Amino acid sequence: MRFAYTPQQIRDAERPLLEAGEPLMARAAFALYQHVVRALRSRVERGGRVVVLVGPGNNGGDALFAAALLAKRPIEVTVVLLGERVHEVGLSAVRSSQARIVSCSSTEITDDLVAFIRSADTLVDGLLGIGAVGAPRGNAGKLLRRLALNTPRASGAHQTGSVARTINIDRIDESDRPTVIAVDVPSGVNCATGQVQDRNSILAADLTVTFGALKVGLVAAPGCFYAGTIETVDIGLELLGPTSISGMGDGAGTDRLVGNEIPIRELEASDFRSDPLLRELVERPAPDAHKYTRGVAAVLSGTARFPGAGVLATSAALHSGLGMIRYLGAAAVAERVTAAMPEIVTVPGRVQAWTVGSGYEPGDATRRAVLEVLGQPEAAVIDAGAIASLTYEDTTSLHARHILTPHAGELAVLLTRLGTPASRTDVEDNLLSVTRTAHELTGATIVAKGPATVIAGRNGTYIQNDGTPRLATAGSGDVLAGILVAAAARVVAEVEQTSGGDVSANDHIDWAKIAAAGVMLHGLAGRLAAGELLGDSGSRPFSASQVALAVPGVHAYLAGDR
Ligand SMILES: NC(=O)C1=CN([C@@H]2O[C@H](COP(=O)(O)OP(=O)(O)OC[C@H]3O[C@@H](n4cnc5c(N)ncnc54)[C@H](OP(=O)(O)O)[C@@H]3O)[C@@H](O)[C@H]2O)[C@@H](O)CC1
Ligand SMILES: [K+]
Repeated sequence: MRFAYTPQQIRDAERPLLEAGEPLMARAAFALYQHVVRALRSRVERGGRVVVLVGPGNNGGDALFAAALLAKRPIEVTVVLLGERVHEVGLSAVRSSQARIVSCSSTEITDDLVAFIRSADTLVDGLLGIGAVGAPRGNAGKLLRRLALNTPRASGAHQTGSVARTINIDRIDESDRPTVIAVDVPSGVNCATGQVQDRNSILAADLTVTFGALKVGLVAAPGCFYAGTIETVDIGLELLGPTSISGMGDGAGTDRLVGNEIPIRELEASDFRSDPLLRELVERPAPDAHKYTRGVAAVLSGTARFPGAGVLATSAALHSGLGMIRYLGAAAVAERVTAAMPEIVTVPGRVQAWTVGSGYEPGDATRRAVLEVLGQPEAAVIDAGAIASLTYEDTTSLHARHILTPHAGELAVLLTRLGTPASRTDVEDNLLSVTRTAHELTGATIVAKGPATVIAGRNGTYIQNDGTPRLATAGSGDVLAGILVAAAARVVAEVEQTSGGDVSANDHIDWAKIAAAGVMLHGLAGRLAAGELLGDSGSRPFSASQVALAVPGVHAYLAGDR
């Protein structure tokens, strides 16, 4: 599990250490210096030119102390001062070194200066850190727009996810731009939300060296796409003081608080080995397992018009290792489903989780189907048309065991129906906060699909960024619904055994964590199907059907018996 914090949480953790005289900035600067040297040496064998951009605050201070260290080596270091103020002690350190200082606070930013900065081997971005408010202004903003180094690196490949990427900074073509290293965060990213106010005044990093802990802006979209590879440096902050959160359900005792807020979380591959419930999702069944202890899911998806949604959701659930999958949707779809997968059962019976809505169009018939599912005590995944069919009154029957999987447009419609009008763009620009709002207004677990999916539930918020842009393909959402319903059924089956069949135990499960696990399985299945997860074979296109087929490989990968 990785945790990401807001600037306020970081400041609260820094304060006692700073008051005790701990040299936090010196630690940060030394680690930054080491990373800059490493990046420079992966590009040029000796010498090399480093340009360090320095803003008005402590982020600039980090950069200045690192510049002074760099200038002790046979490296050409130029420090460019862009703020109205400068960290004075850091500047004195640079003044007593070999580094060259260019002050831009009052002069225009010339073409020559822009060309000089762009021609560096390594460019260090110490303009703005966790103290930034809004898009970079003044000379910093002007320079960033002129530099135009604002395209996310590695052709949009997400590099911030919880599983190591196959693309790394040594393999990026460096011919036409410097290697950009962000100090703490890329300047232009809102550290608390991941928002990027002006995509023209941002410096896209190859590497972000972040201090103390991850910042929310480094894991939430779109900020995460500008961070490149993230290195977290331990400067001694104690952010994870153990705190038990009463009434928070499964695993609550190990949750940790900062102040009164739970940090944003991101599941990692290792959680599927260390967390007992997540381990159940991917491990070999127990020797005495039978169909019902492994979980039974029911799929209500696909219509005569969109039969594929039913086939894909069912296939994804089937390949997730349950005891049984019941397809209980339209008869015309059932025929196709059983033709493709003879294991599927088409008669009603005992079920531990439902999915409804993939491929359904909003309307009365869909609403009847979703209300029937919501009337059951089991868990349910509510997808696509089923979300859009819910009226305001219907949402009062939602619980944490109901996992809603809207994309931005569907979330905008849901929020508007709940009395908080939002457009698709509002949702895309504020995904983190609007997803939490949707959870608070409904009580349901909300999986807001996007390049970095936000999962908001009763026990907190997760962001998962494990996939590949190639998952933006027709049918991908249907596969996710199938993976999620399988995860839900598996967990309900497990909890049934430990609670002696008490269905109210379902309400104590940390559903946000289970949904985040499903989202992660889906992301990794996409990566596996694309050839981006294992080895180094390069990235290739795939269909949604192949993502469903890749799920067993991801189970093996996560269970650790590759
Ligand atoms: N405390 C420590 O010892 C440690 C701190 N650490 C480091 O410090 C960083 C945080 O430093 P920080 O708090 O000084 O904030 P920082 O991001 O440098 O900028 C604030 C300045 O920017 C200005 N400004 C704001 N918005 C702006 C905009 N849009 N466009 C232009 N200017 C803008 C703002 O001006 P103001 O609005 O106040 O006039 C103010 O002058 C942190 O990220 C980490 O790198 C680590 O070394 C660990 C130890
Ligand atoms: K920065």
